[in-house]
Amino acid sequence: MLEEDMEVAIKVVVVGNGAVGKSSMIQRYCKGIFTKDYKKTIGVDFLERQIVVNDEDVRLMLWDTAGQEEFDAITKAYYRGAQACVLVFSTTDRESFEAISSWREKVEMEVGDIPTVLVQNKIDLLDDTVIKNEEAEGLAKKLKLRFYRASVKEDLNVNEVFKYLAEKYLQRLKQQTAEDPEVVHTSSNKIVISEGSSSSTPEAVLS
Ligand SMILES: Nc1nc2c(ncn2[C@@H]2O[C@H](COP(=O)(O)OP(=O)(O)OP(=O)(O)O)[C@@H](O)[C@H]2O)c(=O)[nH]1
Repeated sequence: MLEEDMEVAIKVVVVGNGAVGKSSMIQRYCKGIFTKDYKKTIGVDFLERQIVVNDEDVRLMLWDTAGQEEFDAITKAYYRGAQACVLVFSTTDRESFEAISSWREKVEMEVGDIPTVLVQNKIDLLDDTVIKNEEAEGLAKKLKLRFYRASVKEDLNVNEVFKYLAEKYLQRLKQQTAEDPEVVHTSSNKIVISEGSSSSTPEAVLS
């Protein structure tokens, strides 16, 4: 069991091609809003939300990375220390679907195997879909990932995505703690428990 006065902080990176809805997803989840405007993310951005999962306080720090290749060098540095990942593609953008495996590799290269989920966003636009259900499900199976269809616009399945990741992360953390109790204390940025810190700075993750 984790100590009662401790809070688990999880750094989550949200990745995928430009305009698939990464910023919108984070805004929806952390601020409860949706806007129609598209403002390209330059570099990275960061928001957080606190939730309770299995009676544990969990602070999710959501890192919004730019989907445009031109920012690759900057965004890669921000994958470091990530403890969970959301891979996003859009229902109306075939390229974003085809790019998923390479996004996963980019993240894996920096942080190895972390709890990851595959999300098909914009399912409110299903009439205009360019990806067959079987294809999306096939990809999830191939990559061995939990798959969610979501609409940030309609607020469908957004909470579920992050809840799943938090649960999965806690599960791994407990397993690792049981196997090696030292690991929590000697932790690098892979497993992090910060002691009730109210700091919202990114550095808190690396304490
Ligand atoms: N119809 C629909 N539109 C959405 C949905 N989610 C996001 N959008 C729209 O898609 C556009 C792009 O959304 P963003 O959140 O800016 O995309 P992004 O992935 O952060 O883009 P980059 O910053 O370039 O990487 C915006 O116009 C959003 O309003 C959704 O679920 N349904």
